[in-house]
Amino acid sequence: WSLEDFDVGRPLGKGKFGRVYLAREKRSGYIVALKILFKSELAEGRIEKQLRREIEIQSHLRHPNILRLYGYFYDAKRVYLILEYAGKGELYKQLKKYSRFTEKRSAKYIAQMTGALLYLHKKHVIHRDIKPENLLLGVKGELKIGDFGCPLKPTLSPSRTTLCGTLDYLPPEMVEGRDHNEKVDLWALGVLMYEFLVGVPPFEDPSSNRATYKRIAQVDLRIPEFVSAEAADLIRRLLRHNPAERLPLDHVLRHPWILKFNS
Ligand SMILES: CC(C)CCNC(=O)Cn1cc(-c2ccc3c(-c4nc5ccccc5[nH]4)n[nH]c3c2)cn1
Repeated sequence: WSLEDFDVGRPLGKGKFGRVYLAREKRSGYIVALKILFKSELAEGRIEKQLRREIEIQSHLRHPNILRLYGYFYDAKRVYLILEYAGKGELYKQLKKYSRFTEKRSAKYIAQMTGALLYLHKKHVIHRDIKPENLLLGVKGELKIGDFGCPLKPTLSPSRTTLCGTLDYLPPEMVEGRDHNEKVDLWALGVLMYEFLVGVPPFEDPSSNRATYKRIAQVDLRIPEFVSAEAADLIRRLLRHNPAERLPLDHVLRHPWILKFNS
């Protein structure tokens, strides 16, 4: 592939590094999202080898709820990623617009997210960076994990959003700098579910990061009255301090709250 193969259209948004454009492959007319990264940026971020690894992982993934990476190419100054175009854009913009989702809509998204995580875990890929900002919506409104994994271990840098993963989605074991495994994605699924239903993440403490860390480590969870008992039950089964006690993904798919809206 080369840039000449594409008609490049409007910017779609800014990814972590680089910008994404609507583009059409000239021969087929196929619409894609073309992400353009500057090698200079990558070099200073020392992430070119992470990028290569992410590209390696993502190019082998095929799942309806994981955004496809169709291919990539580069020229003297830039790297180009040919990504699937998600027809309904960024999920977090919907969340901001509606401030919170209905239980029906949340249950559909959580079921789709669970399916994608089951697929990833079977391939021994830990996502590590689940949050609304990384989720896109396909043309039929289906959820698509848009960003890939978190190449670097989330450094607990003081800023709200570490280089990888926002603070809000970190599980206790990561906040406490202990070892972690794929069960970090179960915790993040619980945080995501809470944020869909309530509109804000469960342990957010606008006063300081330290306060947020504390709330995470103590699992200081308060679920508002308007959240149904079944939904609250699933949230509590995922947001467990002990990773081994978190509800496994196949059990999430069989939870009454999920079955109620995904029959
Ligand atoms: C392989 C590895 C390096 C990671 C690959 N993933 C990324 O680079 C993460 N990423 C995905 C995007 C992205 C952003 C927006 C879109 C869109 C999209 N569709 C839209 C519809 C309406 C309004 C905005 C839209 N953005 N489709 N596909 C996208 C893909 C940006 N960064």
